[in-house]
This record gives sequence, C-alpha cells and structure tokens, in this order.
Amino acid sequence: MDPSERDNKLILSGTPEPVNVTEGCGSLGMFLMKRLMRHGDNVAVIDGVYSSELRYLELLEAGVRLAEGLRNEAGLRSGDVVGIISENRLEFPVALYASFFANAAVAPINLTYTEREFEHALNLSKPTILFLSPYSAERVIPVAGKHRHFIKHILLFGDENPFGPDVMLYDDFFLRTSAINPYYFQPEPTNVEEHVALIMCSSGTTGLPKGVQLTQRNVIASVSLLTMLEASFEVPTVVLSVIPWFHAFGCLTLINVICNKLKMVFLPKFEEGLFLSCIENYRCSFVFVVPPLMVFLAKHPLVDNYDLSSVNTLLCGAAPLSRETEILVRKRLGVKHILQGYGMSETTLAMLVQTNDSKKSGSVGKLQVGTMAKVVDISSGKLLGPNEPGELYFKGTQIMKGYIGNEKATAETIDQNGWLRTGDIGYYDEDGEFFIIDRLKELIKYKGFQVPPAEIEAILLTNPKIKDAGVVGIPDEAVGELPMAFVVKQPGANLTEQEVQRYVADRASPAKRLHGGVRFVAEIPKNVSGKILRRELRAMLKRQLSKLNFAKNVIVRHFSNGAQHPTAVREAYILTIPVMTAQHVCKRSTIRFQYCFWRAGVPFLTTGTRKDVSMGLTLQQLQHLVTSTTYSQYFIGRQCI
Ligand SMILES: Nc1ncnc2c1ncn2[C@@H]1O[C@H](COP(=O)(O)OP(=O)(O)OP(=O)(O)O)[C@@H](O)[C@H]1O
Ligand SMILES: O=C(O)[C@H]1CSC(c2nc3ccc(O)cc3s2)=N1
Ligand SMILES: [Mg+2]
Repeated sequence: MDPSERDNKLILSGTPEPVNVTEGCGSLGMFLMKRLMRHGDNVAVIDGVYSSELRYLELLEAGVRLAEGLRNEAGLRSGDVVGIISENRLEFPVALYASFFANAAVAPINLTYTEREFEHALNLSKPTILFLSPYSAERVIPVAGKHRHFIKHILLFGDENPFGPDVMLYDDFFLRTSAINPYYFQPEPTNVEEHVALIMCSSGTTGLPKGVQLTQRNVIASVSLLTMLEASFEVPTVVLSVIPWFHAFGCLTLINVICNKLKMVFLPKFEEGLFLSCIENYRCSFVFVVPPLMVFLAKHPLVDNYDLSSVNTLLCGAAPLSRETEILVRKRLGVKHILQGYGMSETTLAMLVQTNDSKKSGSVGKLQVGTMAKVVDISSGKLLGPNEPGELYFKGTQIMKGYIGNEKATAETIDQNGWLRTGDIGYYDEDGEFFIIDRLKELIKYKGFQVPPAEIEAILLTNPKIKDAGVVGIPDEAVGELPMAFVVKQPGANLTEQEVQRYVADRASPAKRLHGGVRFVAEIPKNVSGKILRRELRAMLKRQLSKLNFAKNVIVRHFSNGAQHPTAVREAYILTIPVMTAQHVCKRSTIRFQYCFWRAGVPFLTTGTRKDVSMGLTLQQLQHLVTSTTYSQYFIGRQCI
C-alpha cells in the first residue's frame, strides 16, 4: 500500500468490495456458468432489428458446445486469444462466453476500422481464432491473410461464404461440434488476478488505440458491482443498448446484463427511427447511451413521434454530457433517472457512477464499489481536496493489467502502487460527487487560462439553432491558442458566425470566447463511443489554414477600439488584401494577425490594437501603412458591424 494512502483524508474510497467477491470463482468461466445456471430459460438478448432472441439456456448450451468445439476442432488452448470483429448480433455473446469457458482472452475489434487499423489491432492481440461478421469480412480477410502464422481459423457469421476454403461458416463449424450437457462441462480453474479475459482497443481518441488487458478478476469485479446496483432497477427492467460490444462500455454492460438476468434489446448500430421504435415496441425501461444520443433525444424532432414513456432510466457514459443537455432531455421526456457514469477501457467499466439517490446535475457520480480515487494538482503533484480541479487517479479491482506489448505505456499509466493516472481533469465536491472538466491533453491554453473545449461545446449545444459543435484551439503566437468552434447548424437554421460568437460571449468569461472564430461544417467527427475526434478537427483546420496561404484575398478586420472580440466591435475597417501582403504588412509592423474564418468560409484575418499589445497599430497607422504602399486600392473604407 502506498504510505500516503494510510488515513489520508484526500484519498476517497468507494464502499469496500464484499469480502473476496471472487470467492469460489476458480475462473471467469466458472463464475459465468454459475450465474447462467441460475437463470433458467428466460430471454437474454433480443435483436431489435429482426426481433430474434437468444435465451439464457441457449446461451449456456451453445456456449459450452462451442467452447468444447473450439478446444477439440480448432485447438484452442487456455490463454489463447479469440478475436471478434462484428456488429452487435446474436452470435456475439455465444462466441464471447464460449471463449471465456475455454479460458481464452477475447479481443473485440471495431468492425468499421480501415485495413490499416485492422492491421494495428490484429498485431496487438494476435488472435488464433477470428469470428467475423459479413459486414467486416471484406476488409478483414485481406489483412488476416497476411497473418495466418497466428490466425489459424476464421469463422464467418451468416449463411454465405464467398471467401473460399480459408474461411469457414460459423454455423458449419458449430454443426461439427457435439452437444454437451452443461452440467458435465467444467471450465478449468486459473489465476483470475493474472489471466487476461479481454483485450479491448481503447477508442483511439488521443492516438493509435492501445490494447487494454482486462483480467478475469476485473470482469468479475465489474459484474458484482452492477449486481449491487440491481436495487436501483425499480421497474421490470428491459435494457436497450446501442453501445457497440467491441467497446469496453458496450462489452462489459453486455456481460453485466447477462450475469444479472436482465433482458436486453440491442441494435447493430444507432439508427434514429429504429432506436426510438425499439424503446416503444419493447417498452424499454433502462437505456445505455452516449452523449450524442442524449443530444439527439434533447433536440431531434423525430423524438416527438414515439411513445418513450417506458423509459425510467437513461445511463450515459463514455464522453462528456453537459448539464444543459441533461436538463433538456429531462424536460422533454420526463425521464425519472438520468444517470452519468465515467469510465475508461483501462478501468473495465465505470469508476464513477450516479445512482438513483446520488445524481447531482452535471456530476458523473460517486466512486464505484472497491475503488479508490485521488485528485492530483497537475503542476505540483500534491493531493487536492474537495472542489479543487486536478488530474484524476484511480485504484481498485477494475484497474487493467496493462497495455499488451507496451510495458512503457503501462508504466507511465499505472504506478508501482497501482494508481492509474487518467489524463482527465476533474474534482469532487464535499459529498464525494465527481465532476469531469475535460481531458488534460484537450485543454486550450489561452493567455495562461486552461479552457475546456467541452464547456464551450456545452454552451453551443444550448442554442436551438445548433445541432452539434466541436471546439479546438488555433495556435497563436501571442496568446497560445485561440478557442475556435466548428458548428453544425440545425437544418434550415439561419445563423452567422458572429451570432455564434456573440452567443458564447454572452455566456462565458473572456478566455472562453471564440476568439479564433467559427466555421460551419456538415458534421463533427466522433468515434463510436461518442467522443469528438478533436485531432481530426485540428487537421481540418490545418488544411484550411494552409489553403488560406494560397487564398487570393482575405478580409482584414481591424478592431478600432481595442475590443477583445468581434462582437464588441462597434466599427471596423474591412479591407481585402492578398494573404502574402497581409503577412508582409504584418512583418513590417506590430500588427498581430490571427486567422479567423468568417463569411461562409471566406477566410479573413483580424488585426487588432489590443490594449495588451502596447505597440499595436492604430487604424490610422494601418490605413497609412496600407495606403502608403501600393495596396490602397484594397482599402474599402469604414463599415459598421
Ligand atoms: N462520463 C464521462 N464524462 C467525460 N468524459 C468521459 C466520461 N466517460 C469517459 N470519458 C472519457 O473517455 C475516456 C475513456 O475512453 P476510452 O477508454 O474509450 O478511450 P479514449 O481514452 O477515448 O481513447 P484513447 O485512450 O485511445 O485515446 C476517459 O479518459 C474520459 O476522457
Ligand atoms: O458501470 C456502469 O454502470 C456504467 C455506467 S457508465 C459506464 C462506463 N464504462 C465505461 C467503460 C469504458 C469507457 O471508455 C467509458 C465508460 S463509461 N459504465
Ligand atoms: Mg484513453
């Protein structure tokens, strides 16, 4: 134990895990079988598209039969890796449980990956057996073909195999195996603390996905926690999940639902009408969502066409959900419980989760059972108390074993005392409820202020004319970075960049205003867990800025009153000059040009005699400068904005 932990008031602990929660669990396979044996023949999962069902007894019998078949027909051994590259479909839990019964590690992989990403993911986990969906096979098989030295069997879901003898239909393989009475099938015992159960690809938000190794102990612990939360299921529970099962949030909630004998409707992917009709038709009461789905429920007109009155609880995780969006959904749908949870692929499932009786608006909840937390000052490293933002660290039963094949990244993430550093900035209040501010890596540094993009995005989403938004920082030599927004307008909405800037300026402190301008786009790039891919927004910006240098003309707007941002400008002089000229003029003066985007993509530059730029040019100087050169014809005179 870390000496600083002893009696340290600044280290929070969730309720202690029940004594030895893995007691009697010789292995994850044994733990899961014991649960399934108790579930009888109830419906487990329902395909929300085809209404086909998998019952608990079927899952048990098929899982055992496939486990034995994989061992005898495909030579699967304990500790081998089984890859599953598929959308959510009925065969997925059977392949997942069969692998666990055989003490294999399962590597669910995102089926929408490109071939390059499949190459990366397959090299991380090196599966010996690969389950494929027809929707991924075309792209996976060429890549898998280069790695048959470790991929021994490829089993294809569905009823057509256009790929020849190298690939076998899953159904044909299954028919070659023989039925076994589950009561005679005994998963081998193993060391649950060390034995890897899942190799999850992290979302790749901050770089190439990492192979997160979750042990059998991690999975068992996460299941037991939900069992304790079961009390919060106030009504007969029908779960709806559109969270992909190749993501930690989706996969572990699938396992939790099955272990806790709930009934879950799933969808292969989010489709607006299907999502809403599933809730209405199956009377879903407990819906797992990610923030983009909450924004959809808050704003989309289609929602009014469906009866969603069965929804008792929405549980949102995996990315920031703003207080404003939560309130909009509650007002519109009247949902009794809107709960947030915070987790990472590295923490199996949630580290923090709200419950029916602890759910402050904007919070992500309190510590999970068996988990400890500390908040560390990002500059001094000292422990922080209530309401003091810092980096979140966690320790406990759900903390990953490490990144596969990457001891360096593991050591940088988990210290020798078992504390996992998250890279996320947050704080807890006097009641132990946590609030996430943003990722350390994503904070925008404006004049020394740390500006959380998620906060500005939350403000933008309250504007009824805005459908979605993503905020990044534009590098600026004078202030560091300028907050800039990419905005998706609601269909038919009439909205200008200036209105967007003014909307934020009226609701945020100066540092958090859109000094870098606004750019209207068709959509905000996000990954499957609803996280904004800000690195893609920065790449878009970079491309546009480089284009800017080749733009024929730009509009230069000059703040004549030392204004801090466009909306405060009472008057401005707009002149259109070639970019190279603008920069040339800049170089010969102390004008500071910041690139902004305005007027529907026609780039323009802002000069400014900011009070804090002591050598700033006055308008007259700029006018003289420009008119004294050969560019006077560009000067188009005074224009009030
Ligand atoms: N409720 C939440 N509110 C805000 N952020 C959240 C929440 N839940 C999860 N997150 C974010 O998601 C991250 C965990 O996501 P995940 O493990 O899926 O991969 P990633 O961190 O996005 O990707 P990568 O690690 O590959 O860059 C957390 O570190 C946190 O930044
Ligand atoms: O544990 C729970 O009840 C739910 C509440 S929200 C949640 C999350 N788990 C993960 C796992 C990985 C990840 O990247 C995000 C989340 S949110 N789990
Ligand atoms: Mg991460």
